[in-house]
Amino acid sequence: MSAAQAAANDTAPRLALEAVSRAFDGTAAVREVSLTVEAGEVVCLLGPSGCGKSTSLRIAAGVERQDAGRVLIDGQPVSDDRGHAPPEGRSVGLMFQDYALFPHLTVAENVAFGLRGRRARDRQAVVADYLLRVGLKGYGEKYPHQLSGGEQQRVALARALAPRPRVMLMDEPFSGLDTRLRDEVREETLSILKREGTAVLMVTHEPDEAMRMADRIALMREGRIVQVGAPYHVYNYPVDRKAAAFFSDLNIIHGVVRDRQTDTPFGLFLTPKMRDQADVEIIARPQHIKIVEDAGEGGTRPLVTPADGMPAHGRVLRARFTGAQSLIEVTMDHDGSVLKVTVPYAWLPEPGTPVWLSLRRDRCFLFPCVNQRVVETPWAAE
Ligand SMILES: Nc1ncnc2c1ncn2[C@@H]1O[C@H](COP(=O)(O)OP(=O)(O)OP(=O)(O)O)[C@@H](O)[C@H]1O
Repeated sequence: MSAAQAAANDTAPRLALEAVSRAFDGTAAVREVSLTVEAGEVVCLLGPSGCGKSTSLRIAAGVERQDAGRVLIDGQPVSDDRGHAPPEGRSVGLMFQDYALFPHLTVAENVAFGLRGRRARDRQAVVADYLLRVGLKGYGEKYPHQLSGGEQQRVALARALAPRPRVMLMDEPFSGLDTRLRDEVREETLSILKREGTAVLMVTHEPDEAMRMADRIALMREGRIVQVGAPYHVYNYPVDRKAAAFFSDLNIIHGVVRDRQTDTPFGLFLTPKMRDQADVEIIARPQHIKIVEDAGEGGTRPLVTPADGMPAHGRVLRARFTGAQSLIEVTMDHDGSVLKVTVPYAWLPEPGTPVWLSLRRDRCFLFPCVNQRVVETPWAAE
């Protein structure tokens, strides 16, 4: 390797996909996907079923070959139109749903699998070290069927990490575990990966999982990456309604632009960049709508403030307690639409209870109306 190449390696991302595309039978599965993952970083590819997440990951792994674009590890092409290194020639660790442990091999033999070619004594030392790191010291002679699901997952992690891969590629690695165990194994895995400083690209279709695990989330739709950013950023600054809808239920309030403003039952919104007469969607997540009971005659109506705009009146349709929060559905007086509100405590007002709702304006998203049509069930993610 030349000095210039070595210098490039120091600054290059651990993994880079450059304008990678792949079609199956003439149908595009991945379209010009570009993405980087740095050492010590966890990037989650998130998106609905069939959007091309797994295909992108398999291309990064070398299990699949792209039709166009390049894959680079440490700045060096491992797949482009001139050549294609197989997975074992890329220094990648794989944890895929279908990469189960070998049932006829012991735990130690499973972990040693990726260390073939090394001296037996080295291999034993590395296996013992990685079983210790994943909290399975003393499990080496057991067989996979003697372990719990979580323990098996940790063996799979040790097997993937033992060869010290530059990049770890994980496809829904926790999906086989039940919910409680999944949380535990996920946290453990994350702390081990962070300690190792591996670059991690992980596929998931669960927003919660991506929010918990990722340093950056790459949101995919129909083969493309539509948004990349820190979880906070992607959640709070979605590029469009579908991106917003991926993370929670949504409430959509419609308005029409007049004189650079949009008038709604919740007050005026400034919409300086939208053309006159344009239909606008004002989108609020359920936790970003404030709700107070209307105390009736003599009670006080919530104040109109710059932060919350104007309160609008409605009646409780139903309320449910879901553990960490209460979900209250409210039928609005002005148009009969139903808005969903959550509060982080137990509150179950009777159906028919009069309430005032106001929007946390700093948390609302404004977008031009999708296809210029009214959405009947705005919370249903399309
Ligand atoms: N080997 C293949 N042959 C034909 N079509 C394929 C193949 N692999 C993937 N596809 C198609 O490519 C598209 C993207 O699939 P991919 O598995 O990458 O999506 P995904 O986002 O990972 O979905 P899921 O979350 O359901 O696994 C889908 O329409 C899928 O049917």
